[in-house]
Amino acid sequence: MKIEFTKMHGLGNDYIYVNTMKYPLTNLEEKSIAWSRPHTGIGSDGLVLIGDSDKADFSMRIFNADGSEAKMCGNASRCIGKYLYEYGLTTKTDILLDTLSGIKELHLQVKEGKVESVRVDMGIPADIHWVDLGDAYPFQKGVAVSMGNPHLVIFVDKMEEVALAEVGPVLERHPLFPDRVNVEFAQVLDKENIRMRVWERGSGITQACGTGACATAVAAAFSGQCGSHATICMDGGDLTIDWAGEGQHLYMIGPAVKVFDGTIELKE
Ligand SMILES: N[C@@H](CCC[C@H](N)C(=O)O)C(=O)O
Repeated sequence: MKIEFTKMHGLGNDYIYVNTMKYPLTNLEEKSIAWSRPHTGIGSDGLVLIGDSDKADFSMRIFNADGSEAKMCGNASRCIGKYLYEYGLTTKTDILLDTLSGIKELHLQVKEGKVESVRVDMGIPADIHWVDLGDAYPFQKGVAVSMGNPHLVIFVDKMEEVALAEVGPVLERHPLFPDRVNVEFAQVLDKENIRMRVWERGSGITQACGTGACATAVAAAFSGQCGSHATICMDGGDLTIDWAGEGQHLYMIGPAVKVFDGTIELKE
């Protein structure tokens, strides 16, 4: 059987998207691992499933490249908005998306039939607190933030001094985070601009992380370094974040891009 998929990216954070209303899939962990591999698979940061929902307009499930399932993905939520609209699954520009971390509201900005950017109500950031990582670790302090999935934001003075590929996997498995954690290194450039690089749980270094950008803006505001509006500058590009403070909803705005459509043969 042949499965149709679409490769999409949000600022270089690339996933394989499958409409499971048309192609119900099984063995999802296995598929995410095999299809994400760059040389022998399609190559991606993971697999995203678009489905129906009895609580919202549509649903999203996200699997990292190591097969682990996450509860939320910021970049994929924007890409799903584009997919749904441009493949004619909806004519709505306000879409409710059911995720494992609750229902998120997408607002599509459409120009000449194409979705140019998507604003996502990412819900209320939770569990924001300083963490002491301990002397045995290359960085001693960070801010933990839940955006539905777990994040650890570490502020640094010079991004170029962070050996991300070395410290990322060590911090991802810090004992304070039994479910592992996404690790963001953040350099505050000024009150509204933050440079950020990410080591994603289950996928490693990626070009951008939507929930990671949200967590970074939250950690910067929480620690008094930024205000309610921030641009997060990642390797793959910029995301705009608006957050009025604790207990408030956070909004993320950014692009979504289709790379190509393809088919893959199922061997099971
Ligand atoms: N790239 C994503 C987050 C994907 C899931 C993450 N690696 C996790 O395991 O929590 C984003 O754009 O938010």
